Amino acid sequence: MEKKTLFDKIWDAHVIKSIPDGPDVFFIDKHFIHEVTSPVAFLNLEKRGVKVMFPERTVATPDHNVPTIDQDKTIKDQLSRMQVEKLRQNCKKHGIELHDLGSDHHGIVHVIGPELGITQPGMTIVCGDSHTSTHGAFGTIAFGIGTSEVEMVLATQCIMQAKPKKMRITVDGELGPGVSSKDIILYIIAQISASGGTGYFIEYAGSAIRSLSMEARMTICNMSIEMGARGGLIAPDETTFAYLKGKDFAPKGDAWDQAVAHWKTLQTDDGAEFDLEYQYNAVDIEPMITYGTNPGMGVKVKDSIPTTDGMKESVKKSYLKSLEYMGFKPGEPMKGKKIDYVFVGSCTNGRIEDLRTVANFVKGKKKADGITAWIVPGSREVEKKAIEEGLVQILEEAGFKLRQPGCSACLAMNDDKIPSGKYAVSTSNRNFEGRQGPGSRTLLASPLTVAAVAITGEITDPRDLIEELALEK
Ligand SMILES: CC(C)[C@H](C(=O)O)[C@@H](O)C(=O)O
Ligand code: SF4
Repeated sequence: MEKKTLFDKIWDAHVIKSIPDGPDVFFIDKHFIHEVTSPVAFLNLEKRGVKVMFPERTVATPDHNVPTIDQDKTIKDQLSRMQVEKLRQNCKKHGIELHDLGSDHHGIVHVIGPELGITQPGMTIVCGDSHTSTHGAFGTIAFGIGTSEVEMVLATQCIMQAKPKKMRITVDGELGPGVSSKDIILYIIAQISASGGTGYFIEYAGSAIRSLSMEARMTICNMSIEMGARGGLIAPDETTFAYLKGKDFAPKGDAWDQAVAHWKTLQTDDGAEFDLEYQYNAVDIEPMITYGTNPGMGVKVKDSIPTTDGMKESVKKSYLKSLEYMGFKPGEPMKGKKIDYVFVGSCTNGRIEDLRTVANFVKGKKKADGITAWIVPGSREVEKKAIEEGLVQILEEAGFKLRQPGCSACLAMNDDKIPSGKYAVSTSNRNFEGRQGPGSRTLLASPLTVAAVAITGEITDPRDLIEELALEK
């Protein structure tokens, strides 16, 4: 029998028609929409007099533009207000479920999908948003699409897709203390570069990946896109089933048992072939941080910024330009650099486990004087749990400001912007020029590293503080 990868199995089950030498017509199980990339798609449907084919397969939430304070009031910014308003009108008109601002299930689209159990193994999922790859953590083929494809999916529940190449990244071994899944993915991107995954769909495998919680797996799949890949996925297992059991939209009773029996078949067959494979050892991975303007420019927190020794002239120019934007020089150590802001949030690391990590670390301590510390839960559910578990109180006592759910300073399409020239250590996924506000400087790191930076006010290896604290005891 033909050996298939997990990706092949899901892909093949969703191809409606193969066009010789062309793309496949590919069926989409779930379509998430948000306020930024859907308005034009709906407008075009209307112009063509076309209806949404399966409104029940579409789920909407406003997340990018929304303010993160006073969400019960009218949105002040005109463009944001109009986009959110349009989303409401479009959902109402076409019978699409909307998790609106202020409702119990509101949040970042890639946080609420899994948390409600809408995201399930074996599905195909798209959204007009590149970080749709997050849902791959459940063993789904999930990827971002453009606005014209959003229109296509609304109208037909299908898109035309050429099958990407397949890559497997295996990480074996046990992670050291203070090392998290964010460090794994920052490490991988630093190894293979921000374009190393271009043209591929990645399966993550190995004992280090298997040992991760669903939330940690989502962080990894989320950032697949930051190495140019179409998406990333992880085979479902007992951790996946336990996470989904009892969730609002997960199957119940007999349907649950049948679903799990099917989900268990969603594994790459032994001997199935990939176009490219990488293997890493968990013991080589340590807390990571970026120093440049793409997510591949990352080093271990304890290390220095790479020098230009041996660098090709063509590469050197853009490398130095990137460092200049950041106000850094080649060869400087990362540790000890002064930081102005910390941001805990986004679809990469704005889930409850991330807030728990930060709260545990800062408990009984105070943030450094020069630091502005923002915590933005990824969803209302995360916010609610954080309050119930007492995390919010701990964080506020440490001097953090809690804001309401949304994309917030991850991309500054809203009021949450890092001022020009200021440094932010952020749990989000992108560090491009101006990403967190015009002139802002972003350093990507794990929630634990961000917590350590909040306390010291400078770049800090969280393990140094853990050691210090252990000594004090
Ligand atoms: C606004 C949206 C289209 C964009 C994306 O596709 O990823 C955003 O979510 C981002 O993270 O940059
Ligand atoms: S949190 Fe950031 S990365 Fe995620 S969808 Fe929003 S803007 Fe994009």
